[in-house]
Amino acid sequence: MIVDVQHVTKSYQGSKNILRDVSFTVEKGECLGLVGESGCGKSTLAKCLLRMEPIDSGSIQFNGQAIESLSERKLRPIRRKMQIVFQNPTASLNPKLKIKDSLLDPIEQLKGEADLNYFQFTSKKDYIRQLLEVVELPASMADRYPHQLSGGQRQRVTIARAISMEPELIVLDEPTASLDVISQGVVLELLDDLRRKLNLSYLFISHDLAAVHQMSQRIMVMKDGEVTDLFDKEDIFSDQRHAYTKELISIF
Ligand SMILES: Nc1ncnc2c1ncn2[C@@H]1O[C@H](COP(=O)(O)OP(=O)(O)OP(=O)(O)O)[C@@H](O)[C@H]1O
Repeated sequence: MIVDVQHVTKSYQGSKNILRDVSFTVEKGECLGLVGESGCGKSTLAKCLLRMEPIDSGSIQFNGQAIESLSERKLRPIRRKMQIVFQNPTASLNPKLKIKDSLLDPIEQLKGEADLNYFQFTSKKDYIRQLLEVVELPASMADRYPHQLSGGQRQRVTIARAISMEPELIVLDEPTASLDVISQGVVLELLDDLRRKLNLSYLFISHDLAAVHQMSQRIMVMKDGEVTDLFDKEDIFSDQRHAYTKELISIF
């Protein structure tokens, strides 16, 4: 088990509870899909998981270590192991930086503390070539700026950057929502491939139940800040599904 979330409650200042007694796990190498209507708390959950937002009560363990009250200093090595890929790759990349500089940013911030196994390289150039190769982009992209890439290519760059520190968990928050249907399929296949190759764990958030079904081994459904259903993907059409899950399936 890589992530263990137990009884998490979260509200924003002055708001009602956005997350209500949320519990689930993410297993090593697994993609856990997360679906639910707009505003049900999916992104809030992602932010709490990555300690970008504090929680009110409950616990979140990453590799057996409780992270909800760790100091920033103790959290640092853990942060490196958890990455997030957002919906909009244009907003995630600095327009003034060449692709190679965006890709080097995480490792340079660590100032030699990176502990990499999969990527073995002798120079920055070699590292960038490998990062681009793993997301199936030509090495020539390194010297381009984000605006000189297509949306799908830009999202591959943000994925390359997310895996550059060899994380164990990646939260994918609607990673293909801004892409056309063909690029969506290609990027999802790439992500699935990377999960197997690097033994990554994903929390894959999407409105697209078909994409979640394609990518995930288990699926979690949220409604109004609560987990209403959590099941193996083979059981999606089982009679035991929650009425709300059935409703989501019926509109697909
Ligand atoms: N920083 C914030 N301060 C106050 N309220 C917030 C904040 N961020 C989110 N919310 C509220 O929390 C609720 C859940 O939002 P969240 O973004 O987690 O939902 P979501 O399920 O990810 O939605 P979507 O699918 O539309 O992205 C919403 O009612 C939203 O208005």
